[in-house]
Amino acid sequence: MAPWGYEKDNGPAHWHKDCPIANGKNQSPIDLINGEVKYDSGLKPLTAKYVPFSDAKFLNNGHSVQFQPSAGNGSELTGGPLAVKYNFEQFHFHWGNNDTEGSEHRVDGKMYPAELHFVHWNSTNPSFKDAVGSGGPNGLAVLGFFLKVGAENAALKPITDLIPKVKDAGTSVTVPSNFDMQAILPATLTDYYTYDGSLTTPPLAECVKWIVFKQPLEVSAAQMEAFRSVINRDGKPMGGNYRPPCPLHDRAVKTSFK
Ligand SMILES: NS(=O)(=O)c1cccc(F)c1F
Ligand SMILES: [Zn+2]
Repeated sequence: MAPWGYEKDNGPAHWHKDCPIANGKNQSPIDLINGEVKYDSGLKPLTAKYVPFSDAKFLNNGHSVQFQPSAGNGSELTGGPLAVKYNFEQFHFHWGNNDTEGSEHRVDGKMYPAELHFVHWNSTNPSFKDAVGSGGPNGLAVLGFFLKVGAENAALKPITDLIPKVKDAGTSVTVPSNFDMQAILPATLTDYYTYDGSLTTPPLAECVKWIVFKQPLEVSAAQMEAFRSVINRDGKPMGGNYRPPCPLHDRAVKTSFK
């Protein structure tokens, strides 16, 4: 099989051949159906403490554009449904070719134009890779933020301004050390959905505590167009790099809000 992607010949319907867990019972993303979620008053806000990275890259890996530090620097996530501290690993995006599609998670069937994932790994593991393979839903904690078109996102502008430099698959650029990742996050990380799931790309490991925020972030139309100019490994627009929703099976989706 050609390397996995999102085209007709290598897209989500093919992934099960290399990753049989694709048909597992804890797959992501899902459709977050408000009539079926359950409020949990024990779900407190998340706390993200992000320290500016001195040497991080912004890269086009052929299926997303990704902010990737060369090493950890003490940036971490705690609180909410998490029992321990999680180390920041990377953030990346999923988006569509028009404003009616692009997000991975959906809310009552509605897709947003894009979705931003902050990936963290359980610090009781020696590395990110070990956390992915650690078995069970506590290996990774991924924060999901929906993006909708509106005002320019000043915190994301240093990143979206770099997109033209990573237009082609396999290219990367150094991110200025004064990039303030913390500024991307809302001041308080309170209202979210949380459930046990998987990576949404191969290897699709069922190792993720998903935390998807109810309130979308805004980006400008120009910032959305920047994403839509990115090219994938086949020289086609990367837009559409989202997996459709997977069956919930007997999982519960909890909310920190009523
Ligand atoms: N789309 S995703 O957030 O599930 C994801 C994708 C690749 C590697 C990861 F660690 C990861 F979390
Ligand atoms: Zn993702």
